[in-house]
Amino acid sequence: MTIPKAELHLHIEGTLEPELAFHLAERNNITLPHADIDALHSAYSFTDLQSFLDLYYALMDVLRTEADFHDLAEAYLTRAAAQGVRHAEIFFDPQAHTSRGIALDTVINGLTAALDTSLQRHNISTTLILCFLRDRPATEAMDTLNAARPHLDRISAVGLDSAEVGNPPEKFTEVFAAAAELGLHRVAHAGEEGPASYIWQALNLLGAERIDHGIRCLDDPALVTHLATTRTPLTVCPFSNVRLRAVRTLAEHPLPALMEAGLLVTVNSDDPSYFGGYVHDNYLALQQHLGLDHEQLRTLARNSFTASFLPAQRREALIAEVDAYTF
Ligand code: HPA
Ligand SMILES: [Zn+2]
Repeated sequence: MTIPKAELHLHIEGTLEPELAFHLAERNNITLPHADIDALHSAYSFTDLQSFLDLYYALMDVLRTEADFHDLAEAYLTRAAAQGVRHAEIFFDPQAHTSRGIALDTVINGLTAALDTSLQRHNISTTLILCFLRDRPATEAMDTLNAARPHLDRISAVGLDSAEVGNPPEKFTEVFAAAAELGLHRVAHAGEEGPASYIWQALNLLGAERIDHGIRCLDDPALVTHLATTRTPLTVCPFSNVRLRAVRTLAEHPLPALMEAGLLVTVNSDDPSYFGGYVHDNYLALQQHLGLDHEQLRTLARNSFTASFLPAQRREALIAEVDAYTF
């Protein structure tokens, strides 16, 4: 059994494995531009965030029906259970689907059909985080939030993702304020490729309660101090950072520096199908390449529940399981 953990930075569309992509393409009578599974695998060589996003959005074309979104989420939950995940706060990108004519109801009904049985089938509690695409207009984000209103009982938070540089958080101040009014939590990708100033904006203008990635905070010592004293969590994704070349190698990953600075660091998989591993694979790689010991891994697992939006009772119960875990 692997150590219990929460996954807080996971794009459900980024769990689409090549095998499932081909299966869904066939089911929906779509011809993919890749000859076979191996050819698709070899397309998974990225130079930066945008080069990944191009393939990530293109491959989503195979997701058409409620059954497709159900099967996608069910496949993720099955893998996550084997990785020790006991709670998942799952990002989804409504605009990536509505912009190609897929109804929001189709997306949410399909995903929730899998999430509804997750606790019984996989022992994983779940919630959804609705992400706005930051490279699209702020007005479209507001329309997306309004369209999601009938589903807010299934959504715990809003997030902000897609191409970061040139799309600062300040663009989304109004829609995040509206989300706060609706009682939603707020998180945002910031400081993945973008500068530390974007992290300040996410905190001060969007009211972000967690920062997704956030590794560039190390460029600004005052920001590091602020994140540490406010116990603002970072959802760090080591495999993602290396594959998208934000960090050169795992051995050079700044995670130990972030932990030493007293930050509430969590480890996550981001888009595991594209980046070479699921969440526990990331933990194991930190052990292997950065020499993290068992107690450091336990701290990361504990942090994942501390940083979650779980109700206090389940959060505390899961933290007790982490503390009792024997490696
Ligand atoms: O790592 C990411 N960054 C920004 N947008 C994304 N959309 C999916 N994954 C990512
Ligand atoms: Zn991400």
